[in-house]
Amino acid sequence: MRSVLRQKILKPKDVAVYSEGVNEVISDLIKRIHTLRSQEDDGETVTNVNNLFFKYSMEGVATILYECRLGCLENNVPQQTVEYIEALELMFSMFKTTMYAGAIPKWLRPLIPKPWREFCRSWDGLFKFSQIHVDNKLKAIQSQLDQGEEVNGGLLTYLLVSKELTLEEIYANMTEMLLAGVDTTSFTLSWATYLLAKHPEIQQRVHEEIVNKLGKDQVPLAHDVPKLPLIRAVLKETLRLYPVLPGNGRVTQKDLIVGGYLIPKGTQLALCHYTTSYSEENFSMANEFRPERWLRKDNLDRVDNFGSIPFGYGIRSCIGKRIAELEIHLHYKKKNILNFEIKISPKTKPVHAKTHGLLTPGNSIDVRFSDRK
Ligand code: HEM
Repeated sequence: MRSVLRQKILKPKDVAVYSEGVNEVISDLIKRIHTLRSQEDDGETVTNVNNLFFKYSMEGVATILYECRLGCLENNVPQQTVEYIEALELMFSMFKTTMYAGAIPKWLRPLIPKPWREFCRSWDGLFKFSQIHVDNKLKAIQSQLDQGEEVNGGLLTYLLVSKELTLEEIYANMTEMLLAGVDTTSFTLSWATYLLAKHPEIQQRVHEEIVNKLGKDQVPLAHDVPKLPLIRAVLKETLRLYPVLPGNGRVTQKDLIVGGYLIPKGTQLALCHYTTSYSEENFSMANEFRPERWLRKDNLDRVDNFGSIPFGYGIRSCIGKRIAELEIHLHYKKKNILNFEIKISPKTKPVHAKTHGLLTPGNSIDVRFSDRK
């Protein structure tokens, strides 16, 4: 099932076709920043920037997955979308508290019914959300076909027309991708914003890279990304310091010998890439935010690529990696978020990471978006 999806979104060029849609969402993000900061006394601050990035990520991923806009970033969010966002936020928070319910043995469920009931309710809500959008697309395709029109579109259109997956499988995969694609991207954007605000000299260099490498007023597209190595390095370094999924796991499929130890087939292994990300063996000056280490200038900047694997590795690695990269890379381009000078608001206390499944900012990140001179 995964292979059908992978072949459509595995490589940067596969997702490049979504650049224009993502750029429209970025324009709305910028408008939203203008609106939010104008409501503050200093005319610059956006409080709890993660709320904003949550809506951006949700709108971005919906544009790609469902090929439609939800209106998350509008001043007056459509009522139906408000309900979706509330339902989704509730689902996400309930999912976090009930994610262990799956481990409750069947015989115990009638005795302690609440966790299992809420677990099912949260998933039902998520499925319903996806189902509405998949069904809408299906109806639109059907009406195009009825009128003898040619059907073109993105991922969902392809899945519905090609019939390589059943409708049930499409509902399930769209649900899972939406769940996996919103918080992960928004937390990463929040951390990256925090780090750039804390390191104005790096922010200035990223801005200069954009101004020097992209023509004036150019609308950035995915094929511009390779010209901007520092932006890619900022994302890698952000995910090294704050990997949204700080750990991962695998069950060995055969006997393995690692470092002289025998690990028998069927052993459950827990991998903590948060720890390897901070190991001096893998990264010199590991506690510091140094995006340039990924540009491989000299020995000091040597990196161990397996020391930081924020998207996982191998056959079950993150299927949405290229989508997340597109959403994050493009939002830094000229005429986008770095049209502002990003500064930490005095209201923001030092932000430490906390984990409840995902690695999240421990308190609100309030950011000042000043006009760049
Ligand atoms: C910065 C953003 C993101 C990060 C850091 C991230 C990280 C991860 C990680 C670590 C895994 C587990 C990989 C493994 O076990 O090897 C994963 C799986 C997954 N991710 Fe992401 N992810 C991000 C964004 C997204 C987006 C935008 C989507 C969808 C549009 C997505 C969809 C998925 C799915 C469906 C899986 C399960 C893959 C499978 O089991 O085959 N992710 N992600």
